[in-house]
Amino acid sequence: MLVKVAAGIILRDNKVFIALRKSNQHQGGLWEFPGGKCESSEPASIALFRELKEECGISVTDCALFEKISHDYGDKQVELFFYKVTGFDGDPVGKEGQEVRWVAIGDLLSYEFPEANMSIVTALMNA
Ligand SMILES: Nc1nc2c([nH]c(=O)n2[C@@H]2O[C@H](COP(=O)(O)OP(=O)(O)OP(=O)(O)O)[C@@H](O)[C@H]2O)c(=O)[nH]1
Ligand SMILES: [Mg+2]
Repeated sequence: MLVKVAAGIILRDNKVFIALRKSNQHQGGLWEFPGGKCESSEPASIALFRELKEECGISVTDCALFEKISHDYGDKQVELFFYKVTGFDGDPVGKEGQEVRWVAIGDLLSYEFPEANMSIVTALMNA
């Protein structure tokens, strides 16, 4: 099963907004950059806007593709489009009851992310 996913690295004042995946979700209990699956033939950028509105209540006004990562979890193959989100209207919250946090980029390694995120976390810290 191959799924295309759009995720937003929401940035403000050198901090990034992360969310905790619920225990019943794939890769549950790990932190993530909010986002979700693209609907059939939906471009990743459109999925990003839709998911960040649904999950965090923000309207993206400025974003750029940061990296595209393909990863095989064994039970699931994902193609992740990570976007840097530097402009948005509204204040992000956990609209689906998920735990959320603004964390300093330098502190990202204190949080456990899914394996597919490792190179992204490293790249952000070294940027
Ligand atoms: N949103 C998000 N998903 C990620 C990240 N890293 C990563 O491996 N994934 C994987 O990408 C897939 C995307 O899933 P999702 O669960 O957010 O999708 P969704 O919001 O449409 O979910 P739903 O099916 O629960 O409604 C999951 O298999 C998840 O494990 C990440 O940083 N953010
Ligand atoms: Mg999601």
